[in-house]
Amino acid sequence: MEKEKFPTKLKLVLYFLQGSKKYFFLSIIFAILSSLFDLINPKIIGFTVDAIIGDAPKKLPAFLSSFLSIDMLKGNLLLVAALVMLVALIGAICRYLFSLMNSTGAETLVMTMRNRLFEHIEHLPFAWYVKNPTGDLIQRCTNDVEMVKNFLSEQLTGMFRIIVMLVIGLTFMSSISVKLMLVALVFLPIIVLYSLFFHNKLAATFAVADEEEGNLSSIAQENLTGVRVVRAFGRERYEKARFEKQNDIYTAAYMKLSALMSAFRSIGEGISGLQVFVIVVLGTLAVYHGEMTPGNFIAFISYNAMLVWPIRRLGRVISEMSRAGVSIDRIRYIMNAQEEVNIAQPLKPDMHQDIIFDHVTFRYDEQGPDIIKDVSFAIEKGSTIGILGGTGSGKSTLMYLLDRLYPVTKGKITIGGVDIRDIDSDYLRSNIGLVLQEPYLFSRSLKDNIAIANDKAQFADIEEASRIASLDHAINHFKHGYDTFVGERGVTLSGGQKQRTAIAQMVIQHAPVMIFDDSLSALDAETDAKIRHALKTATGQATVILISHRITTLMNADQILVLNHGKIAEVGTHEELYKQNGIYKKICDIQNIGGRHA
Ligand SMILES: Nc1ncnc2c1ncn2[C@@H]1O[C@H](COP(=O)(O)OP(=O)(O)OP(=O)(O)O)[C@@H](O)[C@H]1O
Repeated sequence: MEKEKFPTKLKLVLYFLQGSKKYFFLSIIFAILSSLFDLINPKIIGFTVDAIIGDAPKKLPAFLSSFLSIDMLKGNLLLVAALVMLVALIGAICRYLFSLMNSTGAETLVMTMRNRLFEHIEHLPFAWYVKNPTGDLIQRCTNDVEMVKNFLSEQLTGMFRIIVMLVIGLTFMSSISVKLMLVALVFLPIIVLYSLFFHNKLAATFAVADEEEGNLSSIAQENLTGVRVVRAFGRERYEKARFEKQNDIYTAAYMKLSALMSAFRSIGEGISGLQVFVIVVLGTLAVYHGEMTPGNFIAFISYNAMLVWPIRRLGRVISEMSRAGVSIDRIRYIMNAQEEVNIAQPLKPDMHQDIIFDHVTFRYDEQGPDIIKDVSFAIEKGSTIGILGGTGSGKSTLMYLLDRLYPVTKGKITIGGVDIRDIDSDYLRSNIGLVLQEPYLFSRSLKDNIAIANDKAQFADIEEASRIASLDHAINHFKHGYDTFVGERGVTLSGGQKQRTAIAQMVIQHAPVMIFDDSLSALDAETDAKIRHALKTATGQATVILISHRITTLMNADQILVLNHGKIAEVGTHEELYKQNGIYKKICDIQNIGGRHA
């Protein structure tokens, strides 16, 4: 097994943190500073109550006593108020800087994550995409990325702040009264455990609600995209009932979530209230018995109130940590997938050469059956070969192998004597034009879609390619001509128009090898013949591979290969095969084709 690039979560997080580390570091510094300043004010207020307003014999800190005295402050209480305001202001500025650094860090992080994920996904082998459902990948690249970002920016930096608050807060509290600090401390684990328990419950309920929301939007999406089927089969009432049922389940899940949240908040308030109550009672008694000054009592209560929120938050951080851990693993799965690799010094040979399939055997899964079984044939450069075969006989698979979308299991494919494994994969693919049966068009203009395989294409080239693909007529009928926007998944085009757009894409590529994988199927026989004729004149030297169920598409090829269950059953020209009285002849008879060329 190949070594994983990111064996641990930490390694992946550090990889993504490149570029945003400095912002998070600064945000932690500002978080610490803001906590410090927040914690100074209760001290000042406590001191003021005891020494300045009251009569407790206390001294000013050394750095202040050089230019201030308690008597001076007694006459100018406003100075103390100004100090309190100043400290609060500095605290607020630190909090602002914390927040700014934190959000800058988070946005930089999420941008790096998306870019690196996308770049990695772009370089993964074709087989990987087939194995992994698109919806799941999108979920990983959006929701999981967001989850990790939120955890790192909101929870993790928050945790540093909480720890600082706890350490400094408890130190200050113990300097006032160790006994009372211990009483406050007893409640802390109770609050943390309680909040952890609830957050875990909340997370589980939230996951259910999330899933139900996904189910609900799937039903809505299916009905919107499949509206024609729903109408044609009169399924409206059934679909409405199905939606309502799912909506009930979804609403119930969210109601449960709200009930849980309300319970969490009120019980939390209850426990914190109880803690404050105990502290107030014990503190009052201590002041009454002269064990504590009123100023210290006020400071203590302020510290206690300040600590309750971070402690409750700690439970959330711990529970979110496990959820973020799951998300990091889901992203790690993608980042650990092996990218497609070329050999050390890949070759870029002339591609206008003979193509040879030499004892090629292939299976998709290691444990699965052989789909291509010991197939050998040669395609002379510049010739046209037709491949005929029943559904699932392996025609498309053969072409995927030639394009190196999958590696052959046994045997080899050579172009001009060079094994395709030794050829640079980008070079190989850019020299093999492949038109698929169901082409995929991007949500861009027709012009941009046609020019997709050739950045340097001029408008005249686009027009010429459209003419060869018999698309020009249709385009001229569109209001916006070549600027017509191809809607989501190309819905504004008919099946035949889409196929012709894909053919135009390939023509503009000027590839020395052209493959038409059942890509003339949505065209009527006349257009099919017209396009093939135009292609022949335009492409001249190119080697052409035609895959089709329609004999008329293939019959003029220099060589026809009949594939049956992954094996070559018959090879020859139309006349030769017709005479053989085999599978080819049978198909000709079904399609009412005679033994002569069209
Ligand atoms: N990604 C895959 N994983 C596993 N098996 C696959 C995969 N793709 C195709 N197959 C199987 O390989 C066999 C050949 O498929 P292929 O698409 O090459 O046939 P085809 O001759 O082009 O069929 P059609 O004329 O219907 O397009 C089929 O049995 C199919 O189920």
